[in-house]
Amino acid sequence: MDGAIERREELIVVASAGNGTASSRFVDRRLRISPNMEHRPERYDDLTGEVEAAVFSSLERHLPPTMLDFPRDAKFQYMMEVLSRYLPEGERTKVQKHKEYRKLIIKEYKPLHRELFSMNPAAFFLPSFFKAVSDNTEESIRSIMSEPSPGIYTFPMLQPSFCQMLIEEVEHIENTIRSCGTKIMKPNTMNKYGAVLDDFGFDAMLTKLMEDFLSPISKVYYPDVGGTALDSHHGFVVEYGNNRDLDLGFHVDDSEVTLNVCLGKQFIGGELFFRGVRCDKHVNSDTSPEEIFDYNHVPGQAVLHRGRHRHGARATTAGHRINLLLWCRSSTFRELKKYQKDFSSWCGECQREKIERQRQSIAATKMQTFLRSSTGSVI
Ligand SMILES: O=C(O)CCC(=O)C(=O)O
Ligand SMILES: [Fe+2]
Repeated sequence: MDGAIERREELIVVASAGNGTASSRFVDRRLRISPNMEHRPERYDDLTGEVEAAVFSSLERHLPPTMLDFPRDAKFQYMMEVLSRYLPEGERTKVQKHKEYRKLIIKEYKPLHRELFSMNPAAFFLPSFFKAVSDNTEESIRSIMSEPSPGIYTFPMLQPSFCQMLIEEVEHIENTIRSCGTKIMKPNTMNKYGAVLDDFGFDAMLTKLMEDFLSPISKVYYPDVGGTALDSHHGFVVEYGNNRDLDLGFHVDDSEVTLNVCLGKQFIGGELFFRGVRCDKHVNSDTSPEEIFDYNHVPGQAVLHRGRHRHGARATTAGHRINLLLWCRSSTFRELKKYQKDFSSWCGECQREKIERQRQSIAATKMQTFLRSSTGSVI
């Protein structure tokens, strides 16, 4: 069917780390050999990128004493500069390029709809969604959800006016970057068209979206993949149609929980196809018939699924489709996962193997019991 699965990774994101001016303010920029154990480092687990959050918290104790009380963004920026010297050449270039890109955005980009940048639930969300999440009970959340296939939830979410404004903002972003004679950075390694919203100042709004609106839902539906401990995100839009991407290959997301909402415009095609949840080891294993599910995008309607739920998007054969994606991650879940081998609570293949082991063990016990009763001897 869809060929080998590709694990998607977004381009390195240092977007939430400030504007890169911090380091020039320091006179003594040398790290200290001995850590200052009295200093309580900040938490960095909400920041996404190549380097683990714990590295920043440890390194912070080695900062020059004058820097210890600097704002977190300034410390992060400085540490990122230090660490980038140790990255392989390719990574260093990526970090540098991204820094320049961010500087350009800060200089040239003037938002069209400023009201999009701070969370305004009544203006962004449909009343049914807003109420269900504000009531914050399992019952209220379940009342607006459909589960057309196990682990995939769909629900009406966004106001048409919000979708329209966000589409206009994305067009404005594209025009701004184009007029600077440069290109928008790809939202991830597979989609070529769209933009990383976090790069354009949406970081705080999307953090609120995740914390206040998606976490309550993920706690109910995805506790097994870190849904109770989401702590960072990658937010972007993808675009399909003429002169853009047509379809999207079979893949898993670099997320624990993915929110995918269609913003519009008008289009034909673009259906999502799902093929069961898999851990790293089983990502290319066969699909069983009950795992096959296709979903038609509807503007304003959200789909929520585990990042490890294998999926892709069929060709958008006419019109223009724009979707908002929020890949939500949990650093705790990722850390714990390193020490685990069995993911039968969410991986379809681990589950199948476990059931098979149990079946064999029951069959062996039955055989022993039978032999014991028919021979009268202890085996
Ligand atoms: O085009 C779509 O709706 C799917 C996008 C997607 O799966 C992704 O960006 O991870
Ligand atoms: Fe995806």
